[in-house]
Amino acid sequence: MSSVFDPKEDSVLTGGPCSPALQQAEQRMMQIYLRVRPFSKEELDNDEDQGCVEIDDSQTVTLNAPKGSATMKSSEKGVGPSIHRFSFSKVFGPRTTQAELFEDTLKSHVSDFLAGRNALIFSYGVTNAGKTFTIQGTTREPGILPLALEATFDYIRGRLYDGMDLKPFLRNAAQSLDPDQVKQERAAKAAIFASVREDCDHQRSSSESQMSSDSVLSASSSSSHDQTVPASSPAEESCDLFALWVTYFEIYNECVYDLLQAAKKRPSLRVCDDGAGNAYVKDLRWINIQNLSEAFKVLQFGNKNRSAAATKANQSSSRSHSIFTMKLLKIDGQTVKRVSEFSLCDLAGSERCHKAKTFGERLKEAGNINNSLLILGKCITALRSHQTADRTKNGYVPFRESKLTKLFQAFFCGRGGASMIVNINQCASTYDETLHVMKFSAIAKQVVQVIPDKHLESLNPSLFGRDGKPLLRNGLIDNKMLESYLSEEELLDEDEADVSLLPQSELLNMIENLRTKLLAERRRNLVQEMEIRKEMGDAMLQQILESEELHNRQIEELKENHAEKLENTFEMYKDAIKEHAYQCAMNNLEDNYVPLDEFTAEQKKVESLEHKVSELEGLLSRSRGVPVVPTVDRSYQTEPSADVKAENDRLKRLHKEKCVLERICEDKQQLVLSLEKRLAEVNETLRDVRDAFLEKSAQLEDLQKELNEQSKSLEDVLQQKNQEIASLKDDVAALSQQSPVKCPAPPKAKRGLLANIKEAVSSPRKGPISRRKTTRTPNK
Ligand SMILES: Nc1ncnc2c1ncn2[C@@H]1O[C@H](COP(=O)(O)OP(=O)(O)OP(=O)(O)O)[C@@H](O)[C@H]1O
Repeated sequence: MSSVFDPKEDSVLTGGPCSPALQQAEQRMMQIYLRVRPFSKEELDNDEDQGCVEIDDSQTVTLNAPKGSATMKSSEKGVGPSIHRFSFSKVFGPRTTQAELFEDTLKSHVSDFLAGRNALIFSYGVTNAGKTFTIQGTTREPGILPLALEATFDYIRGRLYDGMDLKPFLRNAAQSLDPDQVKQERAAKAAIFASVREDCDHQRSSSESQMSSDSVLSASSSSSHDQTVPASSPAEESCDLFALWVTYFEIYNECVYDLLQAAKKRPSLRVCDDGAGNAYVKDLRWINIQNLSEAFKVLQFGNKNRSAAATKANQSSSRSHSIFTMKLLKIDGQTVKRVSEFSLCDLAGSERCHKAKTFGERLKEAGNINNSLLILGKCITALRSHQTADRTKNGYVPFRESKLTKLFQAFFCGRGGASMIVNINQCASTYDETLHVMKFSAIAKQVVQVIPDKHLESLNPSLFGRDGKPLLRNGLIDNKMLESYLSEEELLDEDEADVSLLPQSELLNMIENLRTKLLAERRRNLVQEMEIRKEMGDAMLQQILESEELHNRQIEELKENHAEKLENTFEMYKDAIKEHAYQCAMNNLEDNYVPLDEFTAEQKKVESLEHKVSELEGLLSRSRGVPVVPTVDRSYQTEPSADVKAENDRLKRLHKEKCVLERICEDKQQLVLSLEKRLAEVNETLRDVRDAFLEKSAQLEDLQKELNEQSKSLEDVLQQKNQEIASLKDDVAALSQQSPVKCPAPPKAKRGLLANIKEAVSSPRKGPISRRKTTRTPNK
């Protein structure tokens, strides 16, 4: 079965009713290019080449579902075709060079951009399909972005406006900067370049994929694409100058981040409306570029900040949508005559979670990526159905449901030409996702873009002050006037107009209308959100079921494999045992083998010898007078002989003895074990006692030391006291010699004290009893 998606067959798409104004405008289908990337070596090794992608001609490609793909399974159940054919504006095969791609896809857009029209190029495809390679390329093969920059500088060479005082403003206006603001611009630019220089110093000779400005510069200047730039008009050559400003930002997890912000934690930026229906990113950093080298440095700086992570499918997968925008200001003196914009968007890879092995943070990213791509798809489908005769569906295009589509809206609504480069790989394992991408692009191809045949001057935002005067002079926003008429919030907030001049009744009406609209909008959003959630839930459930089925199948296969292996091993062992038994039997047979005739001859010999023995025994007994015992044919004897019996008895006895000995041995062993245990316990106790002893002796030593010190100090005190007493004695003796008569009798208490002292000196160890005796002496 096969199906064909060819917009040419759909007659409605080529035209359709349109207003007279639009009839003057250029109507064209959105250009959709297909690029098929070559297989990598690993993919060829992994048998990914199964002829899934066939390029029929320069515009058509056929996809053949490989075995095992969901498409093939559905086709086998009769649900859908297994072959799909798609047509594109142009198909580029695996051997297409970057320069060739640029020539055939971007040439016209660059010309438009230089001539003052806006352009948007975006790359779309599954992860690892070659989107980043197409947009950015490598140092040896620069992509369409470096080539577009080169073409732009070729065009404006020699006509660069070197002042930095005219800068893009809002979506498509310009503003004049004062000297302080110019200084700030220069400082921001210098900071970026300094950072890039540092990086270059660190990675002077790093891998090819890292884009260094110098190497890209040399590569792009050596790339052999034709001169793409349009010849300048004579008027432009005479006096017009050009200023080129660039910006680089990413949309990651539905947040906009400036890739040219040097800060480590970049703030999320707001998407606002410029008052003329154009969405733009507020507070985005614009850098004025004077040459190609500077442009590459900015690109390099931004790439360093871009969110990338390794998924199972791609080692450095871009996890965000990145948008590089150039704005060209055409300047005459100090007047900006026009502003044109050229954006290149590298979309994050669409992917299925289980295939890309995404979990946690990566799963959230995948959800956001898939959601914004889903909304992009919805917008394109809605645009397409709005443009066809299918008017049963409402005309609502959900641009505002994702940041990406909000920013793209202007292009889809005719404010510039948009083209999509669809990137695919040819791998069998990603066939189903690739098919999804192709179906999406088939719808996108049918979108008609209506591009007004007007110059951009007339598309500038219509900003008017309260007095009705325009805020634009010579294409420039007059900042002072702007400040006096509108507050920043009024100017920047989405969907807000200047209503302050309206009478109160109208304002109330307006509020009521807005309330109704808001409620309706909320209801519709809720329904849409539920639809999206349901879609995503269904998709996830489907994925879970698929993976469960796959796992079950794998488990079954594993079980079968193991059972088979087990059976084989079992059989192998059985054979080996049989073989071994047979060998043993054969060996025994060989050892014990006696030929039959030899055996019978031997038996006969034995019989004759036995016969002889019995005859001799008969003779012997007869000669002794003992009655002859009739000979017994031993060959028929069944009773065991006496020797055998004795031997058996001996064996039994020995066995009994052995048993007894074994029992004794066991008992002894038990005893030894218990003794060993006791010994261990005793050792343990001994160790404890020894430790305790050591501790006690240490304490004893300390006490001894303390005692020694105390007795020493006591001796010192005693000695001191003795000396004092001796000197006191001397004093007493001297006094008694000097006046033996006059000297009054010492009071009783003093005599007692002296006697005490004397007693203490004469017998210091006698203690209180001896002291009591001495105290009594004076009373006698
Ligand atoms: N035309 C091509 N020729 C040679 N190699 C290519 C081509 N296109 C892509 N490649 C290589 O394929 C790999 C994947 O490409 P790339 O990183 O551009 O994929 P992607 O679609 O941007 O993936 P993601 O969405 O995950 O970022 C890279 O190693 C790249 O060099």
